[in-house]
Amino acid sequence: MGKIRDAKKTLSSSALRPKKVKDDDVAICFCKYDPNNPESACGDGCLNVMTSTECIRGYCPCQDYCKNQRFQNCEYAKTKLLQTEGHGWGLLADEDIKAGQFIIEYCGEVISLEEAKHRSQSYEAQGLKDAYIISLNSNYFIDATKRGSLARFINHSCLPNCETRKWTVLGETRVGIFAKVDISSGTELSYNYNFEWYGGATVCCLCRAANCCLFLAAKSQGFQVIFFRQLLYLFEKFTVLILIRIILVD
Ligand SMILES: C[S@@+](CC[C@H](N)C(=O)[O-])C[C@H]1O[C@@H](n2cnc3c(N)ncnc32)[C@H](O)[C@@H]1O
Repeated sequence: MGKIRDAKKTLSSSALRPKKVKDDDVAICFCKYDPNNPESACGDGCLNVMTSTECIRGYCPCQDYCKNQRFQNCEYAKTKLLQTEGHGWGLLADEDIKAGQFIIEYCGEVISLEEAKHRSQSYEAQGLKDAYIISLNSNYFIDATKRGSLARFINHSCLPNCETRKWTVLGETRVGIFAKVDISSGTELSYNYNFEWYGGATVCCLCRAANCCLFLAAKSQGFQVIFFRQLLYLFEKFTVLILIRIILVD
C-alpha cells in the first residue's frame, strides 16, 4: 500500500482548478438562525441543502451557525483502514454513522476524459491491480491513485451501505461518500461502483451480496462489453477446469 496522507491535507477535487465564485453567482439561502431551534440553521429545509449546494462563509445569513459547509470544513465521520479477505484494503466506520450523514470526500487529481483513458491503460500496463478513477461529470474524472483521501479505500458492494453524491462547493462539483443507511461502528463501508468507476481490467466481485452482479461496475462498462467479457471469463475458467480434469484423470 502506498503512503497514506492525512485526508485533511490531501488535495480536494477542486484544488487543482481553483475558481473564485463571483458575487452574483453565490447562492444565498433564506434560513434564519433561531437560538431556540438549532435545526433552523441550514438544515434539511435550507434552499442550498435542497439543491446540494454548500453555503459560503461570509454570505450565509446563519453565519457561524451554518451547518451546510461540510465539505469546506472537512466534517468527516471517524473511519479506519482494514485489511479485507481477498480485495486489499477497505475502510471501516469507526463510530456509529446515521443514514444520510456525510462520511468523507472522494479527493484526488481532477483529470479530463482523455487523461483518464490514458492513465487507466497505463496503470493496467504497469500491473496496478486496484483502480481509483471515478467520474466527476461527463468531462472530468477524479484520480486517487497517487494522491487522495481515505475514500479511495472504500470497496464496491452490490448491496452497499453508502453512496456517492455530487455537491456544488464554492462553484465546483465535488464528490462525497454519504451513508445510505444507519451504519454501526466496525462495519465496512461500501458503495456501488456502477456508473462512477473508471476501471481497467475486469474484476470479479467478492462482495458476497445475494444480488451480486459478479463483476465490478458491470453496468457502467456497457452491457455488450461486459457480456462478452463475462463469456470470455467463463470460457477461460471452463478451459482451465477441463485441462485440470484431463491432467488428473489421465
Ligand atoms: C478504489 S479501490 C478500493 C481499495 C482497494 N481495496 C485497495 O486495497 O486499495 C478499487 C479496487 O479494489 C478492489 N475491489 C473493490 N471492491 C471489490 C469487490 N467487491 N470485489 C473485488 N475487488 C474489489 C478492486 O481491485 C478495485 O480495482
